[in-house]
Amino acid sequence: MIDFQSILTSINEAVIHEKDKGKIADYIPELAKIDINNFGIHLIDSQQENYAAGNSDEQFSIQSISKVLSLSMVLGLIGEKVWKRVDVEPSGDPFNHLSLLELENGIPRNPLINPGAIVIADILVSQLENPKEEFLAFVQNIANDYTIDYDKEVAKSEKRTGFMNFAAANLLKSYDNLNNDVDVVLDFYFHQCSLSMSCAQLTHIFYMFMNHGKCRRNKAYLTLSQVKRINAIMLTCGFYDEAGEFAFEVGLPGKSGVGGGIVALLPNKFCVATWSPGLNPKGNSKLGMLALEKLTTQTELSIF
Ligand SMILES: NC(=O)CC[C@H](N)C(=O)O
Repeated sequence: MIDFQSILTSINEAVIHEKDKGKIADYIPELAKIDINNFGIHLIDSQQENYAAGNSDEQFSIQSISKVLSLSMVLGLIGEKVWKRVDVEPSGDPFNHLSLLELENGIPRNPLINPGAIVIADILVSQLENPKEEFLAFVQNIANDYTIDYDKEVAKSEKRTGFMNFAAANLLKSYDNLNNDVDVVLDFYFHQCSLSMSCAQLTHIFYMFMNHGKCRRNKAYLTLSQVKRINAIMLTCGFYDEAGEFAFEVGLPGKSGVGGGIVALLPNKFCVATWSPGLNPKGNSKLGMLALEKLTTQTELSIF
């Protein structure tokens, strides 16, 4: 039996003493207010035992981690048709780059970079009567936690400074790959990214990706084939131009966000989330990556 609790406790001890904690994302002004010294880690295993260390119950902005959840909702609503509008190849580019979008005629490389997630947001806006309310309810239901909410200040803050996302949405529109108004789609997208969660709450949602699409109450949200595909996309595209490095160092499917969160999982075994707001130059949490590398090294568990 692996003693997850002592491993998490020792990882916490080791990483909080690191001098270089990375740099907080300040292009969304509201995120720049967070204390860089935060670190939390939470793990849930297949038996639903929970282990934690550090500030694992403090909420933060999940940002791009939400892209996995919007993709999951879209797959449930329109199924495989989604792949006509967005591809499944790693981009090898930063999350907000637009050059490939132009080269590839408005079909984003994958749903986990910004242009791809904006297409997914457009589909939700088309499919749902009250997109923000229904998406939030979808997330709350998976978690069985009705306290989860958007952080309206973060959404507003990003709306004021999200020039690259406005550029992406306009480019998509010019290629006929955005059906709704740019402002409406981005309002939804900025809210989706502003979801606030703790490491514990994140693992309680992402539990379903390690449990054949079924949440902690055993309700199925995704088919086996959909979970397989989403995990494959997380592995190949979950860390933008650092997906290779994450597979190399950590060896798990996962997803990061510029709020400093990372969630990762080993099918049938565990789901883990870390939070440390300092980012490395590729936009992934510096201490989060280090902590997860230590976890898979010390437990000798990875998909490889
Ligand atoms: N990598 C991220 O977490 C980016 C999400 C952020 N909302 C953006 O669109 O820029």
